Amino acid sequence: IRINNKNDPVIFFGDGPDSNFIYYKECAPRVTCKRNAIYRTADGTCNNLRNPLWGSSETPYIRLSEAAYNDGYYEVRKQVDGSRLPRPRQLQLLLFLPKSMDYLDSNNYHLSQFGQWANHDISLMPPDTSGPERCCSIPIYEINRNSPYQCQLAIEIPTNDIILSRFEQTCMEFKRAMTAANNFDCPVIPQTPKGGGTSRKAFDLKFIGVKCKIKVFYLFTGRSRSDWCRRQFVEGGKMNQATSFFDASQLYGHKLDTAKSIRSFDGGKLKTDIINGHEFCPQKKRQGSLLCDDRDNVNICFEAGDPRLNQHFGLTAYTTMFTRFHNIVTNKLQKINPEWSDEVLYQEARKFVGALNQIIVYRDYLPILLGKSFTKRVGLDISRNRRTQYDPSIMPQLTTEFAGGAFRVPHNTLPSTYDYINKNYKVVDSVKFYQWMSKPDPLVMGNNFDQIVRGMTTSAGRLFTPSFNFFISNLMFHTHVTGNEDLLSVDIQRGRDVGIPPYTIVRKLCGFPEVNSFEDLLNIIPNYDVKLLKEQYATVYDIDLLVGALLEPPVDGGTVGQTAQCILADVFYRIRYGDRFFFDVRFQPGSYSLAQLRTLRKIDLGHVLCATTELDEVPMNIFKPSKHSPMMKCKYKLSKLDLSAWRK
Ligand code: HEM
Ligand SMILES: [Ca+2]
Repeated sequence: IRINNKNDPVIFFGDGPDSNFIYYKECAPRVTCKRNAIYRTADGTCNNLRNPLWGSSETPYIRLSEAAYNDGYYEVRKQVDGSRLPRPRQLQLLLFLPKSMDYLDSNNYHLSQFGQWANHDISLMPPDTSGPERCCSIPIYEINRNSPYQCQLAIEIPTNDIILSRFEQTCMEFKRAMTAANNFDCPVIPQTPKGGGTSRKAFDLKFIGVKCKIKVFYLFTGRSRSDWCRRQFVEGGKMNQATSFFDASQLYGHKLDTAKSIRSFDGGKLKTDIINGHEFCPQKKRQGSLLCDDRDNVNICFEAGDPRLNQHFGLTAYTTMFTRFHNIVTNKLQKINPEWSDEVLYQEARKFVGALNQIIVYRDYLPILLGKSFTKRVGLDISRNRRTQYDPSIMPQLTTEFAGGAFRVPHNTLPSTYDYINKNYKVVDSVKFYQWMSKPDPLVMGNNFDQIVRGMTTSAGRLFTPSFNFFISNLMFHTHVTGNEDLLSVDIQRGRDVGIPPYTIVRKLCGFPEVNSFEDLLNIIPNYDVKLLKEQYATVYDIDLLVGALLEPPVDGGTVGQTAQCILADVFYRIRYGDRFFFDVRFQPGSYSLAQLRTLRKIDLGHVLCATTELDEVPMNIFKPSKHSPMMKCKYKLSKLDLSAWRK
């Protein structure tokens, strides 16, 4: 793997992008493209005209480095000395939970909420639900290699767990991630007969064996046959169900059938339900929804492009606001161009909302996440003078290191409580958000919606620390039948599930000085944490990526450490420069005019809040709480939302 830039690793060229070769060659659906289409397809196909599936939904995450598995392709890795890795919950209890105090950040709640919103646009790594409904119905000490494979990584809770032992909980739900083999009938990686068992190896050997006899495969890749064949074992990807472009597919759907199911087919609008006089996403039927139907007392459950929208009300509020915003844009466009059909209005508004999301990500969000000067240096900023140059050779897919590891670092900024703040800026109520997970009921009552959004806007968020908040660390999904979960334990376990290489390997890949002993870590991570790491891991080479990345101090002007910065920058680069429809790319069918770009660049998240809620002012710098930014009147902001540049 070659790194593009001497000091700032940004994009990795080399082996990573052509992994999953078999998937694209053998298993992926065939698509034909309209070369001069002016709008994106719903599922992201045909963005790259040479490789129409690149970046589309239901294609595998790529890897920057070989997967780290004990058997090379599936079993969780062991430590260098052959022992089991430390239990995720134990790492949480010893290294992170003692630091789970909340400190006030100089950013507001929108920084983290927009982060999750943006993540849901590009990444959906679903669990494999084809096995038992609840893995913890099997006693944790009886789970072994013969148990259903989906459940083999259920998380053990130590009996001396100071929090969860109070609930007499010894097991935390965890299902292995969906794979191409098991869920998409593609033998890229081992296939298991339903119900588990150990025959996966035999199947895989047969498949790979046949392929490896065909000369053209290894000649084509330019590697030695044995090397190529070995890599095919380990690189079978986990499926990304989202389109990896920033195209607002969390709002519109990652596939055409979802997209159609939430359109009203009238004036380009998305379907909505009016509840208590306000416009919300359409209500979903209870049965079959991803998150709402596991409890009894849920009255409200919405539907939108991405199935996770009901996870907690901050996210539901975002989906609601962008749905309302889409419909506002269609209204404006219809006034300007009364002759436009439903289809044109829908597509133009969708394109507009997608472009706006890209602008918010690259202009406003990334500088805070990765540091302002860094984003500029590596070409991730938005500049009036320099348009994005599309490069069809860049693979616009997320990496496993990103989705299974580095982009989970911002989970450390999730707030514990939400304030309801009224028009007079009085806190009228405050709730712990875990109490309302998968239950967006409070959003629709009285003035709650506006009060919650006002609270997210004016209050300070949670400061970056090497810990997740107490509630998400112990009581996530508290009210669900599945029992309490700990997001950090799940995240650490997920890294192992998807075969993320250890922290030291990823650091090396990023071009940082090699770490070969715990002493070498002392330059990077505080002494007391290094001491704890040494007590938990057999060698320095065993540390999980997320554990190391969380313990690193934030980079200059950013809110993640340097290893996360490196992995994140690579992906944000890929899905921008590898996106033919990126909003400011020139000379493509449907590229925006200069006047349209000028309008778009005047808009930020604040306009969306102003247009879709009853807030009458928002911070000038939308990611800052009112204490750190002057406020600006919505009346003024909305006057800038003038779409006359769209007049045909
Ligand atoms: C209150 C807010 C949030 C909650 C409750 C939450 C919860 C979760 C949960 C339960 C998962 C699935 C874990 C697994 O089974 O592997 C997940 C995945 C993930 N989260 Fe969050 N999260 C939140 C905010 C964020 C934010 C702010 C970011 C990043 C800026 C983020 C990034 C991710 C990523 C990258 C994944 C994995 C890949 C995927 O499926 O997209 N999340 N989160
Ligand atoms: Ca997308």
